[in-house]
Amino acid sequence: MINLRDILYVRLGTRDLEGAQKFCTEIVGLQAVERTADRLYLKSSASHHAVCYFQGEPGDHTVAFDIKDWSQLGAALAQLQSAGVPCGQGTAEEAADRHVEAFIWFNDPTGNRIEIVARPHDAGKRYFPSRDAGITGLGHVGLCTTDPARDQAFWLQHFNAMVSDWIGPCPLLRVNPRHHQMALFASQRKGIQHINFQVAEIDDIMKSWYFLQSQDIRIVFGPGRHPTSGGNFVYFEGHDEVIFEYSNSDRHIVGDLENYRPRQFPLHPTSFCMWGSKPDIAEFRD
Ligand SMILES: O=C(O)c1cccc(O)c1O
Ligand SMILES: [Fe+2]
Repeated sequence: MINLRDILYVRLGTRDLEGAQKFCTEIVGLQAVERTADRLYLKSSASHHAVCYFQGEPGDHTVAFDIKDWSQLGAALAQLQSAGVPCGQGTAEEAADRHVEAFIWFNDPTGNRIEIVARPHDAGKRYFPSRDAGITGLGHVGLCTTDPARDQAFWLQHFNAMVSDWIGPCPLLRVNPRHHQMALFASQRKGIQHINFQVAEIDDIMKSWYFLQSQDIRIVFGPGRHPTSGGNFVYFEGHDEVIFEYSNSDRHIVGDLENYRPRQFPLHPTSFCMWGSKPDIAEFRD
């Protein structure tokens, strides 16, 4: 069993680092912390970065989690290797590029690249954005899966992942008390389906909704409220067509875990929004 602590960062390929920087700082409200010829690092909390864009293929996506006990990184690699999962150890150079002490990588059954990190670097500085979107940190990713049941079984077998709720066949998975750090959405492709940043309160959602409209940003869902996590949300289309979500889903699953049962919601718009907003997002349609 590999014990993960939380989602840590995402890595996204792009052919336009300049455009990514402009969108993420001026619209999303992330803080650019480092920029080289082929890298852009953006942060949303005290952690060194939440997003790294690299010069490469759009659609080349990685999601990283940090491991609870960093001394178990070698054991985690051994477990994945013996299970025949495509995996490997990151080099010192690759670890430096990620601002972590060490990491391993593997592919989930859909082919999504996942990294497991030991001792990620703290920035030593506060997050200080140029646009106040109310962001409190990276919340979760929606990850595409070509077979939700298969990939759910994979995550439950090898990791401390637990199902918080299902929408149709798609599980919302947690590795800590926060309702979910990852959601698997059925798709024909692999990659990140959306990137969620948590914001402090509903006012931040509504202020952003007006702001995004004033900037002619395409709103793809919301404002609304998820019956699953209880979060208020708004989704919009970003650089390279990657979807971003702001939400304030503060539901924690604590207490009598033995008797907790994930709730099954039908694959229907009302399961995504209890206010009646309809998603313009392929993976959220029934
Ligand atoms: O927060 C949620 O519960 C949620 C539900 C469906 C889809 C999402 O992206 C979510 O974040
Ligand atoms: Fe989400």
